Amino acid sequence: MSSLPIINIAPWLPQNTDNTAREAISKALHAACLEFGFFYLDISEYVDPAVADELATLARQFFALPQEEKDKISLSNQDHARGYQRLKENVTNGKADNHEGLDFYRPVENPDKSRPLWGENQFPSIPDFKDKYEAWVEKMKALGLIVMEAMALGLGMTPEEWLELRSQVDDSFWVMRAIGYPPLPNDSDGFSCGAHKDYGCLTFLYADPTPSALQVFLRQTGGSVVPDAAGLPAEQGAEEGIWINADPLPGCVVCNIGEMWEIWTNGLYKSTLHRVVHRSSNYRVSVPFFFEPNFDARVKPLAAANRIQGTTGTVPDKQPVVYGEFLMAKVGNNFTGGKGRYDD
Ligand SMILES: N=C(N)NCCCC[C@H](N)C(=O)O
Ligand SMILES: O=C(O)CCC(=O)C(=O)O
Ligand SMILES: [Fe+2]
Repeated sequence: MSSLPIINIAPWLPQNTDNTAREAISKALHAACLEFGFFYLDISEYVDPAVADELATLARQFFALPQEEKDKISLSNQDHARGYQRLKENVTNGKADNHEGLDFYRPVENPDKSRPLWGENQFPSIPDFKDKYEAWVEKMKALGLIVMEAMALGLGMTPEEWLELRSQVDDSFWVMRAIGYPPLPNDSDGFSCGAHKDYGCLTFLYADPTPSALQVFLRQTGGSVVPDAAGLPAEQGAEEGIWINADPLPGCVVCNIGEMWEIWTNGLYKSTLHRVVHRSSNYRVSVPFFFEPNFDARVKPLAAANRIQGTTGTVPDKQPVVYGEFLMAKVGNNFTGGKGRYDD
């Protein structure tokens, strides 16, 4: 059970040009971002669901390999961001996450593995893996721009304002992950992935059908207070709410907005906390794609958001950030032995 809205992106696909239908979708996106920061995006007219299933199957094949095979493409060979991460090598809120993962980032022109985030991607030598993942990246990058444009209209941006926003995301420093989740041990008080917000613009999550794993925090008075066992920073912990499951729906990806949208909208849209608690007996696989701003994008509150909030100055302006710098600080804290790995 989940009350998250389902939004079909079909009217915004290039072959469809019905402006009334587009406006309705933009309105729905605006409402979903105001209320939840999370929604299901029906992409069944955009990609064949079998293609996403294949990615999960390939990830499952990789995670089933012997440990020493997987370690051959360890992130420690590269820039400590691109590559394979062992079970519990990821850290959230200072606690080891009960998952293993494989991360790919937008390739860079002059790779230098001694420079944070600036190394090269490492692909498993499983037939088709690289081709299928690269094809998905192209599809999701294009989807990112489509959804961003639809959201711009939902925020009441003018065409000129959209072009300016577009110039901040048209060379996305995207991240593609494959995540493998063994069941949490019964006696574990840990998380498969601890509570966090995503960093950038839009996450498109494809996950295998395992229910009751991904949970989304809905702000609600009378609910429990975060932090619970998550040990969240106090500024995130002041809110009451409930955790609801966001189980996969056929033909849909789970979509959520990252922290850059919080800055662009000056807090009007909240990037929502979510976590993974996987206690069923199967090995779960998920494949999130993170559509992010350009590495050098300077992200600051948009005029359109201030028009909605009123320019009374009652809401303090969020501080602008350069996305790449923001990302670097986050990734530097994501791995064991990594506190401030990238600081110096
Ligand atoms: N690019 C993204 N969003 N990656 C997933 C982040 C998972 C949480 C992370 N360990 C943290 O502590 O932030
Ligand atoms: O595996 C999932 O369902 C969610 C993973 C996630 O939140 C993330 O990688 O940022
Ligand atoms: Fe996430």
